[in-house]
Amino acid sequence: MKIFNSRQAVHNYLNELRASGNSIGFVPTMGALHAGHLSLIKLARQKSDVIVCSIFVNPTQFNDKKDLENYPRPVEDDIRKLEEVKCDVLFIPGVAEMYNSTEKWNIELGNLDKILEGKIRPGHYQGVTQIVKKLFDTINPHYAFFGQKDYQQFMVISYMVKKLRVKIKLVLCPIIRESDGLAMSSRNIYLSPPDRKNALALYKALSKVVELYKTKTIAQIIKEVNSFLKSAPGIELEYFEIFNAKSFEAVTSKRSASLIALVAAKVGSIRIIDNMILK
Ligand SMILES: Nc1ncnc2c1ncn2[C@@H]1O[C@H](COP(=O)(O)OP(=O)(O)OP(=O)(O)O)[C@@H](O)[C@H]1O
Ligand SMILES: CC(C)(CO)[C@@H](O)C(=O)[O-]
Ligand code: BAL
Repeated sequence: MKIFNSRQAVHNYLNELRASGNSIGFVPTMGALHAGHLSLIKLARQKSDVIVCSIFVNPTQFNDKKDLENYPRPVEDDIRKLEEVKCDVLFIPGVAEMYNSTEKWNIELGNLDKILEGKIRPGHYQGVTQIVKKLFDTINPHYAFFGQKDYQQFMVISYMVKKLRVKIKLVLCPIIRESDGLAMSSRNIYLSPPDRKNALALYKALSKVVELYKTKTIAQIIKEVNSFLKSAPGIELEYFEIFNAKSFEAVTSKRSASLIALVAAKVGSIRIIDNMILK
């Protein structure tokens, strides 16, 4: 695997590969890699000749300074994991390589950065789009792979790509879970053993939605699952919603063509999110 810290160097290297007919697949991450990230790399392999992963803990998307400071950075382990799945290129820049102190970013994102994650983490999606645009410009891939676990992020990036007419095909990849159902996440390592058990309530709630969906109305499902989550031990519920998965607006009936249930909660001091596509 080739490792680059410089934007210009990785850009030039990939441009040459692109010019000689290779397709480029890109997997942006913040590191602390787990099987969820590695599944993205494997899917990228199926679609592209050259796989590029980036690791960058992007300061502008953290609304909570402590969260940024505590974010895990096991770089040696990450490199080993990427070698194992035969990633071709790792781009791992420092903060000064990606940002200068004077730049500004403000992109209109419709309602997407005002609801759910956007509401709870003010500025988060401005930071995400700011860095993803820079990474896209640097890597210039044919495909970019994102996890369904961050479904709203996928919607936001899709919105930006359309708006700025970026010619990259975005691929949404399934959520990889632990054997008991908890969605894998880099922050899971910070869950204490009792919190790790309590965190399972999110997956249980989403499984309950799938079950209830067979016989109940949307209003009934929302009521029952909300009360399940509110009484789950050790969970501080932030939101539980059923949305149209395309328009990303709340639904009141099952008639929408596509539906997704989304949940976020604090478990101890750790925020976790999860979702399930219903149809
Ligand atoms: N369990 C998972 N299954 C599939 N993809 C995932 C999973 N977790 C994260 N991803 C995807 O990996 C990419 C990089 O995510 P990131 O580095 O933020 O990891 P994370 O585990 O989501 O960390 P965090 O704890 O910050 O939420 C994103 O596209 C994200 O959606
Ligand atoms: C897309 C991303 C790498 C941008 O920093 C990050 O938000 C993530 O890991 O999901
Ligand atoms: N996976 C989304 C990145 C974040 O939580 O900041």
